[in-house]
Amino acid sequence: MSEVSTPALADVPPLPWAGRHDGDAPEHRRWWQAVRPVSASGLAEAVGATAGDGGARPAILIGFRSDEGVRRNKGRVGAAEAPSAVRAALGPLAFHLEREVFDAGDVVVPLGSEAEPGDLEGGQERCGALVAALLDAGALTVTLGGGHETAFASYLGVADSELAAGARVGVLNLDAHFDLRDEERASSGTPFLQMARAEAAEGRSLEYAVVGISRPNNTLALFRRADELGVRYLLDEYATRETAEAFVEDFLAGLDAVYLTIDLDVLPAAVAPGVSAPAALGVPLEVIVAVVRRVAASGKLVHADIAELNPAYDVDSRTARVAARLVDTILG
Ligand SMILES: N=CN[C@@H](CCC(=O)O)C(=O)O
Ligand SMILES: [Mn+2]
Ligand SMILES: [Mn+2]
Repeated sequence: MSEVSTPALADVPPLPWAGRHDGDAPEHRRWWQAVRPVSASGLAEAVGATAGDGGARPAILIGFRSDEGVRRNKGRVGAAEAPSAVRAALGPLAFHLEREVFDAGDVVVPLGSEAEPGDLEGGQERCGALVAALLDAGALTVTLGGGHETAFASYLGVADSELAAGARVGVLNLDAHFDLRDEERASSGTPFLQMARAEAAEGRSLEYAVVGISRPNNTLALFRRADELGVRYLLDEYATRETAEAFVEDFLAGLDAVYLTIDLDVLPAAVAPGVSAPAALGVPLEVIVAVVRRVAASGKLVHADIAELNPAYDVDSRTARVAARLVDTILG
């Protein structure tokens, strides 16, 4: 287990959590009482003390406050507010997990403009360095996005960590979109092509699978690129619990480790209205939960993220509640 290096710090330290208080005894415990906000200086020590003690790996939440990628992709911005919305939805939930959970705070990407783009790339590198350091310290890391540009930050972290060395690592995306756009600048629509190119530069090919692809929301050019890259995908209209679980099992069978990324627009718009691009059809939440549970139970999950929540378009925190439920499932 290595030390968390000094450069791997969040930009903003974690705030205290809040929620309903039924008492201080263990049977009353909710997320807000269980999560330990840890400032950068205490992170290495806190994770090191709980990792490797024979129990489940400690989990660390990292916020990635970014919608610069969404802006560049012509979407509706607001996802930078998502990490605090997910924490607010998680706080009151009953805590049944058998692992320690820490909050490391947020990496912040400034929102720019066409004339002066924000430094998304710098934020992705800072977040990636933080994820890599925490993975190497023995944690299960979960990044709360952010637009889906969060995924490239996650990739940088996983690819730079010790556990990627020599291992067959795959990326499982739950998403209505391939996000394989070929653009001059990185955005929320480009992360998986960026990953494919980074892997190719290392003489490897990206193991990438997507559950929930919407045919009308991806052009023929994107389907062709997916085919060229050997991407496996399951269309939203065929994603039942049975087909999705079989698809995921098959993908996991060829891997040593998996990074799971959830773009909330994979869900029906009624379930997840608070996203940049709501889905007309979407994959039922029950199916997504079943898939997440499978991945979590596989023992191969090394890192996860949840992206594209936009609180400005949410209805009664519906999407934030779904995101919170999925984080609970990932760690459960
Ligand atoms: N993050 C990706 N978003 C989708 C947006 C599609 C749309 O706006 O309709 C994409 O680029 O394909
Ligand atoms: Mn996406
Ligand atoms: Mn999407």
